[in-house]
Amino acid sequence: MAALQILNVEKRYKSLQALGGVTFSVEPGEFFGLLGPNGAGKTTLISIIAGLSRADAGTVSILGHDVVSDYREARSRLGVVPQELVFDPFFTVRETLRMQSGYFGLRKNDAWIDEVMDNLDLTDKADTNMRALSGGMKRRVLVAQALVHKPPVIVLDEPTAGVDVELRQTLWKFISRLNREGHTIVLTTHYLEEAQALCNRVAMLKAGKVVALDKTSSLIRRISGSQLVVSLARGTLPDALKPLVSHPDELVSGSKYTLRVNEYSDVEPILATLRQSGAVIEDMQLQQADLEDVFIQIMEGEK
Ligand SMILES: Nc1ncnc2c1ncn2[C@@H]1O[C@H](COP(=O)(O)OP(=O)(O)OP(=O)(O)O)[C@@H](O)[C@H]1O
Repeated sequence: MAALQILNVEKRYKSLQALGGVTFSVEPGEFFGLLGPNGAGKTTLISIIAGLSRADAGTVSILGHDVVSDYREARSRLGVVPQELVFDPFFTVRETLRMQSGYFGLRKNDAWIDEVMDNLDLTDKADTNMRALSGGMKRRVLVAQALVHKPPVIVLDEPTAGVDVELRQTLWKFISRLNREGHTIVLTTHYLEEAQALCNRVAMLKAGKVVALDKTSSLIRRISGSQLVVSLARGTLPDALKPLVSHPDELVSGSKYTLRVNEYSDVEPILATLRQSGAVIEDMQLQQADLEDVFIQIMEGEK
């Protein structure tokens, strides 16, 4: 049974189609990335998964429980870390986490609450009022809140937006541990390096539609091949090579070009063309394309 199944989900805000028939499923134990530019519909989809918003059509289920008709069962299996920080300022961190446990009918939950606080470096702040915490600390509490009931499926909506390196590392260490222990993780992030390092599979959303759905490694291999990055000390890129440029703004901005190559044998003719044009190479490296290159290609609709 899928940890998360999304079937033909549609959502419209007046004339705007925010989700135009989204379908994918996430298997138990996966670390799954939901990627897309601003406005692609990621948060809308997460609100529907969390039962905070209703789809106009389609269904979502968590471990076989429909998020509308079987809301309580679905919700008890799900932990959501939302993007926005909303708290009751009068409670301490520990009180906030105890109350959240209460929502799920858990009374003697202090051992797990202590463990979660410890893993998120929150122990020192256990008795501090929420209003006295910094933004980064509040974000840690938001993560802790989503985990108090040890949900098998954990959804994180841009948990590292604007947070410092230390929190990112703390968070990923803990989330990766939970994933190793069998929890399913669904992550949205704009940090594609982070997604590439953590997610074994990703879906890319564009204007409310899934435009790519595959293993991270297959996407990188299938779409981009390798890249030859050349910096020119003299001359400009000959016209014959311009179709190979991966990032169109490089044609405007300068002397460094990222050229797509499918095979190593493509490199030789590129160098010959450059030599014949009189260009002088200052620096050159062959690199594997990364998820960001794939993302740019897909979002520009080049494929
Ligand atoms: N309550 C709402 N009323 C009207 N339009 C909305 C509402 N919520 C979202 N939208 C619109 O729906 C589209 C999808 O928004 P959504 O927040 O789901 O995107 P997102 O992929 O999460 O973007 P971001 O990366 O910026 O968080 C956007 O065009 C947004 O303006």
